[in-house]
Amino acid sequence: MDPDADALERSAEAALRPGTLDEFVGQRVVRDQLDLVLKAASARGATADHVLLSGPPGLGKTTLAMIVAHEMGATLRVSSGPAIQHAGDLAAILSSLDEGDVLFLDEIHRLARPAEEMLYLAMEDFRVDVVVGKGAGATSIPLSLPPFTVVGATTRAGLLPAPLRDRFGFTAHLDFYEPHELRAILERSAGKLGLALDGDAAAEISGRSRGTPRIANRLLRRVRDWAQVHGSGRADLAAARQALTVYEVDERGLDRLDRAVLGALCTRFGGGPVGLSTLAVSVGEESETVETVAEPFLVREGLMSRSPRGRVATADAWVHLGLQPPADALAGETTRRLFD
Ligand SMILES: Nc1ncnc2c1ncn2[C@@H]1O[C@H](COP(=O)(O)OP(=O)(O)OP(=O)(O)O)[C@@H](O)[C@H]1O
Repeated sequence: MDPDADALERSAEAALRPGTLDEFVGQRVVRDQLDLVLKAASARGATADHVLLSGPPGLGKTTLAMIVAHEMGATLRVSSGPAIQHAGDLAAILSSLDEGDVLFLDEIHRLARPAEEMLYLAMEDFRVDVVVGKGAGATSIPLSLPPFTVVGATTRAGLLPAPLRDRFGFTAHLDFYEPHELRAILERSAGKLGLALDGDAAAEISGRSRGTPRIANRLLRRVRDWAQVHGSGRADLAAARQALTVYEVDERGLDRLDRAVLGALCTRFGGGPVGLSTLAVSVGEESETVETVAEPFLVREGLMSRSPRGRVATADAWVHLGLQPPADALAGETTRRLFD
């Protein structure tokens, strides 16, 4: 996405973000647990424990970080793994924190190793060792920090080294949302946008949103565009269907990238198994994008499976693409169903 379009998309998203835990729809277990962590810390007059949130993009990790700061009456400071290239960058952020601040570190699995090590110490002892000078004359000056809360977010919890993971007092994994939860999110968003949204249109959009609030809200805005330009301004079922066809989101919620991945898997690699990087190159995408954006959804939809030798298209994937599944895909499916 070009930077201007990206900024516009982000500001449209920000307008729809829930501001409190009560407004946050779904993820009931995580919400209840986090509520307890925050209320207990407030009752003790302490800063909250460090929080680690993992899960696919667009499920609400940034939103929850903002909510943690809001519920604690704290200032939110935002940075990310890729933005912190050197330990010095992190030292500058940490040494400017005030007591009780919430430091949101997005993509925390992408922190450079020296910064990661500095973060362990800061999270555990509220201290950083600032190294002054170079070589034999270098000295390390300990600098104590006021208590603060780190909220780390990652799409790939498995990449976090255990010592860093262990520093988080509360860890939670966000899962894809159920259709009725997405409908509730869409209804709330439509209210905020001043858009009349019919129940069957909300159901249609939620069914194509891949279990992801960010996608649901994005599709809702596209349906609003269609309704304003071609329809009556009301987001009814016809507007939803027409708009989603224009934006190439099919009835199961697969978008162009998903179909490209499945298409390559079936037509170029005979249904697999094929390695992630080969598959990603064949659709002109980064491996990480295929792995964190397309794959979790395709696996969850039963369209792709992962084997030790690589990614495999299920018989359902062939059928979805309008192709004849090969005999071994059908046999694999029968075996899988027998053992499921
Ligand atoms: N539980 C929810 N209830 C209502 N809206 C939600 C919820 N979760 C997410 N959203 C909406 O989805 C959008 C995306 O959420 P958010 O930016 O928090 O996702 P994320 O997990 O941080 O994604 P990324 O990893 O890509 O940064 C937000 O603008 C928000 O409006």
